[in-house]
Amino acid sequence: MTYQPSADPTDAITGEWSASDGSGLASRRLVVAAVIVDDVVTPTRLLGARRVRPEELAGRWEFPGGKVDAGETPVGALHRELREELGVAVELGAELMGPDDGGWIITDRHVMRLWFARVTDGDPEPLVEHDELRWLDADGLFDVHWLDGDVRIVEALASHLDRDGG
Ligand SMILES: Nc1nc2c([nH]c(=O)n2[C@H]2C[C@H](O)[C@@H](COP(=O)(O)OP(=O)(O)OP(=O)(O)O)O2)c(=O)[nH]1
Repeated sequence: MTYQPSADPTDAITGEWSASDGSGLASRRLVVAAVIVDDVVTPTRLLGARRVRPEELAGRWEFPGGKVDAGETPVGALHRELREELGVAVELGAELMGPDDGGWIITDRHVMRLWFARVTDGDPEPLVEHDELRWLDADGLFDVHWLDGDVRIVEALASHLDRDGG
């Protein structure tokens, strides 16, 4: 199994998993998402988003983002999704590396890559795909009902949020 996570969020690596070793990564669609935080270096809170569709996922909380389209880089797709979904421009920080060859398996059909991000233009609004956004601090991370595949990601993020930071 070969996976090439991008150290440089601006580069052109497509982030596709190649070959199959039975892990199922190669057959999964790549989803990219942002952990939008108040400060990418010392974050104290992150932005959760409540889905409106499909019906079986409506009301559950996630990281804003979506599928990488053909011909897009993961980072390019992420900027597009954030502009479409929240109406914001962001600067990206580090990627939150996951246990599945650098990514995070979130469903039987999707694997996700996430980057920390800070809003540089616009106020996040639930324009499409979501009907509510909420800033969550370390103690409130599980005040919302995350999508099943996101729970272990949120658990991992708990240690990244600074409780003393404000
Ligand atoms: N965006 C996002 N999708 C997630 C997360 N966790 C999780 O299990 N998923 C799932 C839900 C969906 O089955 C899939 C992503 O699909 P999506 O509906 O967000 O993708 P998209 O915006 O490109 O939508 P579409 O154009 O295909 O309708 O990954 C998450 O934190 N963020």
